Amino acid sequence: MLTLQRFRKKYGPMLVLDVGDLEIPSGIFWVKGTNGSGKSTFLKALAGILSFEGDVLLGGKVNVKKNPVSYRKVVNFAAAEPLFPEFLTAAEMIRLFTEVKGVPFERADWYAESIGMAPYLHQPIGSFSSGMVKKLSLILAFTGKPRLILLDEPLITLDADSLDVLYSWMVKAHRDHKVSFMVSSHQSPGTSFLRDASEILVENKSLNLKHVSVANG
Ligand SMILES: Nc1ncnc2c1ncn2[C@@H]1O[C@H](COP(=O)(O)OP(=O)(O)OP(=O)(O)O)[C@@H](O)[C@H]1O
Repeated sequence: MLTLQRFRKKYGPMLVLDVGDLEIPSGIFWVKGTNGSGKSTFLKALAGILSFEGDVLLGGKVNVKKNPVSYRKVVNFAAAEPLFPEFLTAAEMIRLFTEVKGVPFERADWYAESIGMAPYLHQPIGSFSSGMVKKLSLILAFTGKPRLILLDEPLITLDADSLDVLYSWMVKAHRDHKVSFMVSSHQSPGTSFLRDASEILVENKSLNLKHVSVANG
């Protein structure tokens, strides 16, 4: 699904990731690692919003640097601490996003209804609680026709019911549309929905891929 070539990331002189060449197959990946290991850096680089050395290709063809528009149409990202213009309503933000991506708005309505955001769609984002901002970022991440969804710490600030909704969206998108996921979190999913999840451990500036079996319940 993703090909990393000579992938390295430095902040000034500080080398944070030195991955080299790596093939990451399709699937659902839990991105793990200690504080400061580079999980957010990795996801932001894959999202095309952070510069890095080397190349990243989706499906062996679409290069984040050489084909940025095509790449971003199919790779969606939700930040750990999303920031949106406070004066826009959630509906206006979704409209902006769908117009830029060239995808229909209607599907976003379904996601909003599903996660309990429908009553707030026409309120300004500045009036939202942190959980509501998080839900908006997740709705945007699932909107369109993504092939890869990158979720940075999606579990924080979500209540238990919303977590189950998010897990069900992931399972459905993966099953019905073969969408792959990379999800950074310090928690394990704790659900049998995601028993096929694998793990990417960010450690010693490198990435270690392994399959994990998720406990039932
Ligand atoms: N904008 C930046 N400028 C300089 N250094 C940065 C910047 N962003 C991150 N870093 C550094 O890069 C390293 C990796 O940070 P990153 O945020 O990717 O870690 P993380 O694994 O997501 O951490 P956490 O689990 O605490 O969220 C850390 O040493 C951090 O201090």
